[in-house]
Amino acid sequence: MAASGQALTMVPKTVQELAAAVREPPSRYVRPEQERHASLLAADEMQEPIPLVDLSRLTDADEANKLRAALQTWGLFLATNHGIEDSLMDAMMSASREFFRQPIEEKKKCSNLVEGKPFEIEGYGNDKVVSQDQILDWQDRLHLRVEPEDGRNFAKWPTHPESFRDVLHEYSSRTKGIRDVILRSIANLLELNEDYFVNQLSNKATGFARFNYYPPCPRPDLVLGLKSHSDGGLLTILLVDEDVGGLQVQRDGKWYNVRAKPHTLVINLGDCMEIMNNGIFRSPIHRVVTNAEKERLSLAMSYNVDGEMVLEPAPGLVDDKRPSRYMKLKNKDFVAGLIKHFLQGTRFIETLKI
Ligand SMILES: O=C(O)CCC(=O)C(=O)O
Ligand SMILES: [Fe+2]
Repeated sequence: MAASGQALTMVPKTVQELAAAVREPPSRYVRPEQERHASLLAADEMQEPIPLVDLSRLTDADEANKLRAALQTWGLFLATNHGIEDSLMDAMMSASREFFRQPIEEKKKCSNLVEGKPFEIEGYGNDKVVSQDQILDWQDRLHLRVEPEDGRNFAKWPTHPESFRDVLHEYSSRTKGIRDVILRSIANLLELNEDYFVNQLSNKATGFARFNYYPPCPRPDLVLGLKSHSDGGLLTILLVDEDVGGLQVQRDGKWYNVRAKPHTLVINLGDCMEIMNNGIFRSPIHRVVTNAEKERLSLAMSYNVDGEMVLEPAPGLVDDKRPSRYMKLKNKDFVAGLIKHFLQGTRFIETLKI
């Protein structure tokens, strides 16, 4: 009895239910004093905007240089002319919104937490709770594997709205194409064989769609929608809410708001890419602040190599002057370490630096 009682207290409600019920966020959501010292909401004034890169012109030296500058300064950029029609982006956003607007009971049909079964990485819910002092994020999410296609677990894919599966299938086939365009440009910038990164992707390479839903929060000064982190994989292609901001990126210890223009994508590098390019382009630290009045939605498509692959810098980027800056390890061990650290609010990649 005691054990199951304890297990229950480890399992939070959805944040959507909490947001409807409380005026003050429970203490498990409140960030520590030292993190709130400089208000969570106060962002620094940007000297220059985050670059907008035209993906259809990356073979032009000017545009490629803009991409290089963006990766060197921010690790992140906005992408336009990416080839996804506005109508498909809008359809993806409205299908996500419709999913989250359903009653909790409907959404729980896709739950990542089925009674009596271990926590699953895929499905609807929140992070796994591993300790009572873990600080929780003000968000619910739906996390689905989209790549490899034969690894999709349709038991977790919503059936409402009816269009959801087809729209996600179409949207993810397009973001996969964008992944490859960007990987080739980065390889060119680093003077590697253009296909170097694309060739690291076996038919088991993974892609996940993470639909983030941030309910309004009564105390945005105390709580984060998504804690400070860097993404684990090669790169992330992010579609953000047009109406509600919240994403912030860190540069030289300061936080800056990332505002995307309508129908642009926000693209950022992940830790595996940082390792594979030997630290020349870093994966940016970012977080999401909450909003007192409005809900917010985003969709992060994150792409990675397969679990058995050994992560190490490209041989062309290692020499006597620039030896490897990271310890070698298998991607599946990296992912395990990343999740453990993420839940505690730390970064695994920091422990791998030589
Ligand atoms: O909601 C956002 O804008 C960012 C989401 C994010 O960083 C993530 O899902 O890893
Ligand atoms: Fe992220």
